[in-house]
Amino acid sequence: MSDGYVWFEGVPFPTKGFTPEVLREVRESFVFKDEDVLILTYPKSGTNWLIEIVCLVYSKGDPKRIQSVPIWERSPWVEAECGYNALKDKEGPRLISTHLPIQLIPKSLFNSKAKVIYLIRNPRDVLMSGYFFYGVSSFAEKFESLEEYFEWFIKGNLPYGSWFDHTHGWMSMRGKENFLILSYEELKRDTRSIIEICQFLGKKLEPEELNSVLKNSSFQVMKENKMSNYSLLQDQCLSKNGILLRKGISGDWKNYFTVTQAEAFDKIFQEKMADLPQELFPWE
Ligand SMILES: Nc1ncnc2c1ncn2[C@@H]1O[C@H](COP(=O)(O)OS(=O)(=O)O)[C@@H](OP(=O)(O)O)[C@H]1O
Repeated sequence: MSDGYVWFEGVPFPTKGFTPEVLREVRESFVFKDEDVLILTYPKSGTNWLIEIVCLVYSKGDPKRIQSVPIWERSPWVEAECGYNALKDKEGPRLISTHLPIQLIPKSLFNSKAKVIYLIRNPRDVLMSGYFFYGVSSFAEKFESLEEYFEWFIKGNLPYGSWFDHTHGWMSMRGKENFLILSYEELKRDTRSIIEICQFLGKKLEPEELNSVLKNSSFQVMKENKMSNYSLLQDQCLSKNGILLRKGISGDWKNYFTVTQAEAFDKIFQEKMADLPQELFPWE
């Protein structure tokens, strides 16, 4: 186990804002309500994009709230100390985010009807997104090169541990009525995923409202919205050049992986994920 993380039950967490005590309390004591909505992802999978979309679906495309309340307050991270404190006594339905692996999620989730939206992204793009993000963050262990970081990704020596374990764990929930699985790639491709989100949340939007959701959750609009682009937290968690909204595209990994890395990744992916249906991974 490396010193560059906070560890809880064998899973590494960022060194800022997380403690084993709070992580234990969250798992044992946080109570999900039936009317909560949980945004669930492995880091760098498009979490903030999904939060923005869900906020806009609830406001029927009206951007007032996304322009006035920071995204981390609209959907706090339950496992982070400040998120837990903000959420635990909050009245009414809550929008909640998490990157927790299934074994660390509050136990109450499994006895509630809270709606869970799980967003998956091609792990090769997750890897590259994390490479650029963690490389300039002040809360994750520093790596020397893409080669080293690639090894760490495969081993799970990164915040929240292994993508492969995380995905396996949560995919065991597929088919449950309150569990919607979406992919970053399909979300980029067309509007069908947004319609699925509306249906899942029981919200009916007019075409112009749907257009407004699309427009206001676009990469460009989010990048310019200081309530969504994390520029307000720049000093706390990123260096001068650190950005959350980097490129926002699918397949960027092809610009960075060597042929050897691409082949090695394919092999590992096939070995580790062979037991799951391939339609769960809708990227080429
Ligand atoms: N609106 C929109 N459209 C498309 N893509 C978007 C959007 N918003 C965020 N992103 C991209 O999501 C990546 C960051 O993922 P997360 O939000 O999960 O990051 S974090 O784990 O919460 O830090 C990161 O991906 P990369 O650009 O590949 O690094 C963001 O650019």
